[in-house]
Amino acid sequence: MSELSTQQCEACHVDAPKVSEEELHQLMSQLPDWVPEVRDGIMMLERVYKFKNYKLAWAFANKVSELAEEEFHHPAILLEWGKVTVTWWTHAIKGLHKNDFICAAKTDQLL
Ligand SMILES: C[C@H](O)[C@H](O)[C@H]1CNC2=NC(N)=NC(=O)C2=N1
Repeated sequence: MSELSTQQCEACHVDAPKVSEEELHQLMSQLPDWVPEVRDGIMMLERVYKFKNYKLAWAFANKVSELAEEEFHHPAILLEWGKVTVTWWTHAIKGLHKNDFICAAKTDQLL
């Protein structure tokens, strides 16, 4: 299977399939710096990126926003001094879709 970061997101709809338990483990193995989190019953992918100051964190957050628009798939982004927390999940299915893993891999490429 090709690298996650080279794949394209597909249009997401309400009956798109969530990743299975087996797919989750296989995909997580390709994203060692990301962790699955469950919030309000919704499984998400999350990573905290550290930076030397606010300006560098802000610039990275902007790049993530641009990626989101390119893929038309949007994460939660928490911008703090020296830190950016990026959380991916698929709103339409209230869970994780393959798109979220592709976007997480693409997020790592922005560093
Ligand atoms: C209206 C709906 O939000 C849009 O179709 C897109 C935009 N970006 C999105 N981003 C994410 N993470 N999940 C979605 O389901 C999603 N849907």
